[in-house]
Amino acid sequence: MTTPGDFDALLVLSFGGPEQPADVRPFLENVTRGRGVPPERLDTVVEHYMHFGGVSPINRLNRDIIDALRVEFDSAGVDLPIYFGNRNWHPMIEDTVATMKSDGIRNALVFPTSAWGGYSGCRQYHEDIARARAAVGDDAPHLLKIRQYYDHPLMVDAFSDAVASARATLPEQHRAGARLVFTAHSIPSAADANAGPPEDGGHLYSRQVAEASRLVAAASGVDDYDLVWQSRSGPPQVPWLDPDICDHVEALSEKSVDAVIVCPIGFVSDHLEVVWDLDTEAEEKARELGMAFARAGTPGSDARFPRMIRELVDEYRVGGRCRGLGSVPGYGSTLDGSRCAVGCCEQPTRPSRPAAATS
Ligand SMILES: CC1=C(CCC(=O)O)c2cc3nc(cc4[nH]c(cc5[nH]c(cc1n2)c(C)c5CCC(=O)O)c(CCC(=O)O)c4C)C(CCC(=O)O)=C3C
Ligand SMILES: [Fe+2]
Repeated sequence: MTTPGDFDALLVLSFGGPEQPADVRPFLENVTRGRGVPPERLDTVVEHYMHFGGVSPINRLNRDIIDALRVEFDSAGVDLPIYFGNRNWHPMIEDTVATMKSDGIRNALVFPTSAWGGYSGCRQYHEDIARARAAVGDDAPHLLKIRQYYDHPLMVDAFSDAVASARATLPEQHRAGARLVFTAHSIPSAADANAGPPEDGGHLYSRQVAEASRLVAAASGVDDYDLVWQSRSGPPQVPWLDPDICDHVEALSEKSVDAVIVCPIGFVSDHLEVVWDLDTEAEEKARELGMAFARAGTPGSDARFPRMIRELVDEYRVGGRCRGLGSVPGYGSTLDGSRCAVGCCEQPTRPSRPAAATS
C-alpha cells in the first residue's frame, strides 16, 4: 500500500464536448441517457452546437488549462504527470484510466472542473471515477477526488477582476450603475434539495453558488446584485432553479435598468453554455431591450487558475493549507468514487418521459 500523500499523477476530469459535427448527437446521447430530457430539447441543443460548427470549445480550453498547469507544476517542482479524461466525450475517463494503469500509475489525485457540490457537479464525477475503475478492472489506480473549491480565494479574485474588466467595456455612462448579475447552471429543484450530506440540510449547490456570488460581489465592491440560473433542460412541468437569465434581463428592463454585467459564476471556462446561452441568447435579449451588456470572463484562462489547482494538489500531497473564504462547507473529496456520506447528493427519481400517463 502507498501512503495517502504518495501521489504519482493528477487526472483532470471534465464534462467533455464534441470536436466535430458528427460527434454532436452521440455526445448528447451520452449526456442525457436515462435523464428524462425531452427529445425536443435535444434538437434545440444540437442546433446550438451547430452554430459553432459542431465543436464545443470545452476540450481545447481544458487542454489549455493543462498546458498552463504543466508550467506551474514544473516551476513549483511538482513532479506529477497530468492526464485528461471526460465524462461524456473523448478522451473518455475509462480510456484515460486504462492508459494510467498501463503507465504504472497507482495512486492519483483527481481535479474536477466543477467547483460545486450536488449530483451533477460532484457525485456524478464520483460515479465516473467508480465506473472507470471498474472498467479497467484489477490493479486500477486509486483515484482521490479533490474537494469542492467554490470559495477558493484565487478563483474569487479571478472572477472579481473579470467583473472589473467587463465593466470597463461598457459605455462610460453605464459603468458605475450597471446591474451585476451572477448566473450558474440550473438544476432540478429536487436535486438541489438533496445536494450535500443530509445532515447538512440540503441545497448545498445553490448555497455554494450564492456564497461564491456574495464573495465576488464583495471583492468587486458591489453590495446590490442578483443571482439567476441558466440552461435548464428538463420538461416544463418539473421545477428547476429559477429565474432564468433571459427572463431576468427582461424583468430588469421593466424596472428601467439599462445596463447589465453578467458573471458566469457557475462555470470555469467559456464553454458552450457560456458562449451560446449568455453571449448569444442573453446578449441578444439585452440588445433588443436597448440595454448595454457585458459578460465577465471565466477563471479558467486566468493565470491564477493553475496556481489554485497547484495549491489544491499541495493540500493532499504535502498537507498544504486549505484556503476558502466562504462559510458554506465544501465536501466532495473521497477515494475511488465512494460517497461523501450516506444519501449525499442523491439523484431524485425523475420521470423517464415527460408527463407520462398519469390518468
Ligand atoms: C450543475 C451543472 C454544471 C456545472 C458543473 C460541471 O461543470 O460539471 C454543468 C456543466 C455543463 N453542462 C454542459 C452541457 C450539457 N448539460 C446538459 C444537461 C444538464 N446539465 C446539468 C447540470 C450541470 N451542467 C443538468 C442537471 C442537466 C440535465 C441532464 C442531467 O441531469 O444530466 C446537457 C444536455 C442538453 C441540455 O442542455 O438540455 C448538455 C449538452 C457542459 C459542456 C458544454 C460544452 O459542450 O461546451 C458543461 C460544462
Ligand atoms: Fe449541463
